[in-house]
Amino acid sequence: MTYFHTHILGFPRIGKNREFKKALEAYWNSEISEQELQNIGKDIRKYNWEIQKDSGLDYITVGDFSWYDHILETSALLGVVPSRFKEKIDTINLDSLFLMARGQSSNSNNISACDMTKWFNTNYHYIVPEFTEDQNFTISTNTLFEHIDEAQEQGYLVKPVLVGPLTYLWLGKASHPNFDKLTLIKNIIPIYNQIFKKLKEKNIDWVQIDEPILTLDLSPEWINSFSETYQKLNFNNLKILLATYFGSIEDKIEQINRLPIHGLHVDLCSNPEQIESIINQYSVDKVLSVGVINGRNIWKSDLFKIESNLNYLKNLFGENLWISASCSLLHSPVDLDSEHNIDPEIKNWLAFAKQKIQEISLVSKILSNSEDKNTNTFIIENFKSTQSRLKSNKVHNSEVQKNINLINENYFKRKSDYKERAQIQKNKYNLPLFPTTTIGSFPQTKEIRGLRKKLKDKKIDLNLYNNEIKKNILDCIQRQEKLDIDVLVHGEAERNDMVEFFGELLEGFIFTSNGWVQSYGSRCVKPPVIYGDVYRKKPLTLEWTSYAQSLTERPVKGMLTGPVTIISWSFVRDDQPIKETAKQIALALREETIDLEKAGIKFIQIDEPAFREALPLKKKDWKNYFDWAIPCFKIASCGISDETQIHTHMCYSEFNDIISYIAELDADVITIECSRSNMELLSAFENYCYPNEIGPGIYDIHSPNIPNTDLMVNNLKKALNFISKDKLWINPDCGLKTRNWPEVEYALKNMVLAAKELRKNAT
Ligand SMILES: Nc1nc2c(c(=O)[nH]1)N[C@@H](CNc1ccc(C(=O)N[C@@H](CCC(=O)N[C@@H](CCC(=O)N[C@@H](CCC(=O)O)C(=O)O)C(=O)O)C(=O)O)cc1)CN2
Ligand code: MET
Ligand SMILES: [Zn+2]
Repeated sequence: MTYFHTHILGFPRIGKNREFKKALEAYWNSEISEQELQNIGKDIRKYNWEIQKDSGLDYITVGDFSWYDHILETSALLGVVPSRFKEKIDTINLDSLFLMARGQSSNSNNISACDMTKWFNTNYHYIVPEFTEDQNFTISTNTLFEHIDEAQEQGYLVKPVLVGPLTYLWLGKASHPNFDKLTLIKNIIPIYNQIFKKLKEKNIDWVQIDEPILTLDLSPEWINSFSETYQKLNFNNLKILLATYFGSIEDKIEQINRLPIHGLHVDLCSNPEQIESIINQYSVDKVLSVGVINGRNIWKSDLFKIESNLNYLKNLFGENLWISASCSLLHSPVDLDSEHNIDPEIKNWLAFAKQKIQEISLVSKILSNSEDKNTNTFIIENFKSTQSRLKSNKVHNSEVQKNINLINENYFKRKSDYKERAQIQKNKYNLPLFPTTTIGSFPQTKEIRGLRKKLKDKKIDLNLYNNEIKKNILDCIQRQEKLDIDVLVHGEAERNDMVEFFGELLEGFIFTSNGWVQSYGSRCVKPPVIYGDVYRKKPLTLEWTSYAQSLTERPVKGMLTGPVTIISWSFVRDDQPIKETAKQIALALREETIDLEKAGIKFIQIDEPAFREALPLKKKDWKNYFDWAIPCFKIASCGISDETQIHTHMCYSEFNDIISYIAELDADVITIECSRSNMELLSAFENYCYPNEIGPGIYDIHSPNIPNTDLMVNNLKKALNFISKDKLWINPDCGLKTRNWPEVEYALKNMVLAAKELRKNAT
C-alpha cells in the first residue's frame, strides 16, 4: 500500500478563543508579565500541535508562531533592525519586536514604527524589513530553535518553516531608491547556512522554505538569483521542501526543477491548471506536495473530486506525493466546533483550520485505499455535506437572478460627466476651498464594544442598545461641528467592522461567533460568509445616516463598503464566479444609495480599500479583474442624480500602475492614504492628470504620533504641486476607529487649522 505524507504550511497563531489578542493587549497595558505572555504562547502552540498530531499529520509544522508577524520574526532572527531603533535595542527580545512594529511616542522622542503592508493578496499585513547598503545579518534570536525544542520535547516529528531568503529580501525596502537590495543576498546566504547547521544538530529531517514570490511576475535578475542562491545554500543534508502559494509557478517550473531541492509545494486551489506544466517538467524523483485543501476559504472540500483529480499524480509520483492545504491556514478561522449559532444545514458545509487538517488526512487515507471504519464514516459524511450544499434551496434565488438580468448599460453611467457634475455640486453645496472631511469611523471605544457584547449576551435589549448608539452619534456630530469640519460623518459606532456589519444585514450571508482571523498584530477580523445569492431585504444604513443628518445643518456623508471590498474581506462562494457575487452586492448597494439620496443625504462614500489588494498577482490577469471590479463599483454608485456627490476611499495602495483604472471608477472625490509616502504617491495622480477631486491623507492614523499644523501645511503645499487647488480635499488617511478621542480631537484640530491657513494664503 502506498502511503502519502501529510502536513500543513502553517496554522493560525491566535488561539481557539483569540487568547493571542487578549494576552498581547494585556501585556502592552502592563497587566500581565512577559512570563505570563510566554506561557500563553506555549499553550497556543501546544494546542496547535496536538490538532496536527491528533489528525494524523506526519509532520508538525514549527516556526509559524510569532507574537506579531512572521516576517518581523524573520527580521529578528536575522538581526535586521533599522538604525533608528538601535539606541533602544541592545539585544533583540520580545519588546524589540513590539517597538519595531508599533514605534514609540513620548514627549521627548518619537520613533516611527516600521511600515506595515499587505501580505500578497490577503487581508493579513506584515511588517516591512528595512535594508541599508551595508546591512549586516547575524542570527539574533533563538525563538525558532526554542520552539523546535519545545515541540520535540512533546514528542513530535518537527518540520520547521523558514521564510526563504529571496522572498524575505523581496518583501523588504531598500534605504534609498538607487540601491538594489538583491545585492544583499550574498550576505544572507551564510546566515541561512548557519541556521541549517543548527537545524541539523536538532536532528531535523525536512525543512519548509517559503518562497511565495515565485508566484509573482519576477524580473530575470530575481528569477536567476534563485538558482545562484540555492546552489550556494549548504543544506547540510537537510531535505528542503520549497513552498509556493497564492498562485501559479508554471512560468518558472523549469528553473525550479533545476534547484537542488528535495520537494516542492504548489497551490492547486488558487491555480489548479498549473499542474499540467508541473507534470510535464518536474522530476518525479522529488517530492511534490499538493495544496488541495483551500486555506483561504471555509468550505468543506469535495473529497471525491480531489481524489479523482489526484489519481493520475498518485500513479506518477507514488510515495513522493504529499498532501497539504494550499497555503498556511493562518487565513482560516481556527475551529468550527466553536460555532453554536450557525444554521445547522449551512454549518454542515463548512470547515475551519482544524477541520481542514482532518480533510488533509482523509485525502491521504482515501488515496491509500485505507479501509478503516472511521475513515469510511467521515467520507460518507463528507459526501452527504457536499451533496446537500449542491442541492440546497437556500443558495439560489430567482428574484435576484431576475434583477441581475435587468442590468443594462445605463447602470454603469452617471447622468452627466464629471465636469458638469462638479459644477452642479459646486453651485449647490458652496463648500469652502480645501474642504475638510474624515474617512468615516471615529473611536470605537471600550464602551461601544462593551455595549455590543452586552446586546449579544442578551444583557441589554435592542432598544437600549440603539439609544446608546444614537447618543454616540450625537456626540460624534457635535464634536465635528465644534472642530469646524465641513463634511461630517456619523462615525460608524454601530458597526463591529466595515464588512461584517454589511454581511450581517444582507441576505445570502451568515456570520460566525468566533471565526476570527488575524489581520495585523493583535487586530483580528471576523469575515462574514457568503453562501447564497445576495440581496437587500431592508435598508442597511439609512436610519443611522438620516438620524445623523437630522442633528446638523452641515452635510453628513453616508458611508458604505464597496463590492470589491465586501468580496475580498468575506469568505466567498466557490460555486459561482466571484464576479457574479460581486454584481449581486453591487445591486444591493445601488438600492441603498438611491434610498440615501431620497432621504436627503447629499454625499455618499463607497469605500474600496481592498481595490488594490484584490488585484491578481500576475499582470496578465489584471484585465479580467478590472472588467468586473470597475463595473460593479459603477453599478453601486451610478443610480443617483448628478448633484449627489460620490466619494470613495482606498488605503494601502500603490497607485502608479492602476491610476487609470481608478479614474474609470469616476467617483467625484477619492480620499487616499499617502501620508507615509510624504505625498510622493500623488505624482501618479499628476502624471495621469487625474480628472476628479482628491483628498490625500494628511496624517497617518495608524500611529499615535500627530503632526502639528505647520507640518500639515507643508505637506499640503507639497500636495498642491500635484493637485490643482480647486480639487484638493483635506482629511486623515483612513478611519479613526482604532484611535482614542484625545488623539483624534487634537489631530483634527490641527488639520482644520491647516486648511484655514492654506485658504488664507490661497485667496
Ligand atoms: N475586515 C476588515 N479588514 C481590514 C480593515 C477593516 O477595517 N476591516 N482595515 C484594515 C486594517 N485591518 C484592521 C483589522 C481589524 C481591526 C480591528 O479593530 N479589529 C478589532 C475587532 C473588530 C470587531 O469586530 N469588534 C467587535 C468586538 C469584538 C470583541 O472583541 N468583543 C469582545 C468584547 C468587547 C469588549 O468588551 O471590548 C469579546 O467578544 O470578548 C465589535 O465592535 O463589536 C480587534 O481586533 O479588536 C482594525 C483594522 C485592512 N483590513
Ligand atoms: C480600511 S478603510 C476604512 C474606511 C471606513 N469608512 C473607516 O473609516 O473606518
Ligand atoms: Zn482606509
